[in-house]
Amino acid sequence: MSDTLLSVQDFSVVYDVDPPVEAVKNVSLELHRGEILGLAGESGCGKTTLAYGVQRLLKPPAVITSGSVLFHDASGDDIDVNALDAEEMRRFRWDKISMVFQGAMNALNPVVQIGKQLDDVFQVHRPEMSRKQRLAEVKELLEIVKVGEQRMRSYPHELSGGMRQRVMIAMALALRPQLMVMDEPTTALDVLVQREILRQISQLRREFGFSVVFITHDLPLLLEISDRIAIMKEGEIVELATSEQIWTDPQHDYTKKLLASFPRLTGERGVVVR
Ligand SMILES: Nc1ncnc2c1ncn2[C@@H]1O[C@H](COP(=O)(O)OP(=O)(O)OP(=O)(O)O)[C@@H](O)[C@H]1O
Repeated sequence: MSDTLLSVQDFSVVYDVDPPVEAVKNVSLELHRGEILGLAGESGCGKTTLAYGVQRLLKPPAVITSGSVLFHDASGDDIDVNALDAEEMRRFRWDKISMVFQGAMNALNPVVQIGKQLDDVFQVHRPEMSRKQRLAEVKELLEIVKVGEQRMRSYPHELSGGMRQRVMIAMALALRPQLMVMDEPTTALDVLVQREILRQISQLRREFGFSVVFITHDLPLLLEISDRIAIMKEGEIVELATSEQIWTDPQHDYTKKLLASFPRLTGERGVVVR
């Protein structure tokens, strides 16, 4: 099995408005299997467009103007993401990739118990599973994300924000994806809860071996959780290196500027959650 999970080559996205916005410009990168890759850069630099674009989740006026995306499946197959038709793409997204986005916890259905919402994921995507198997999986998932199976019959409003976000992570884990894309997944949570969830994500990927693309403008947080960090500026990746290198020996002026813009980085480095 190759060490690379995803190869992105010369990927560009333009928003076809007047005047056109070149949101992602000729980005190439390789995502390693099992790594957490942080995507950093200030608001509007193109992080979300890049992450959604490689999954072909963008809608008009977004246009992918160049590039290829290859997914090196655990089975050994190489999947050319651009060549998939709509149905194949839908299945690919559910089976191989999952997403946790900012405020995802508010996407839970307020009138359905959380155990049932998890159960629905299996019912739809794993119709061959028996009711008993589904129940066992739901309980296990709730344990894995430390919500606890006893909460299975809770409604979303009966849980804290942190717990609801964990339920969303359980949902993202359900089909055992090889890649999890997290777009500001903990931004709405207080710092302690955020740290606890990040620690868990880090442990889970070690246990299950999936890769994570973690998007945030919070560089200090990325330095703690990521194996490598890509720094984006105006649609381009200006630097991609290990967290250690970014922290101790940043090369690009923009990376230095970003690091300097976080005052808490001027002291000792925080507790590393990895
Ligand atoms: N639907 C759209 N139409 C036109 N321009 C857009 C659209 N969506 C995004 N853009 C522009 O594309 C650029 C990249 O936006 P994107 O949301 O990818 O950045 P980002 O780094 O994820 O920002 P944030 O951290 O604020 O989410 C920005 O200049 C933005 O204004």
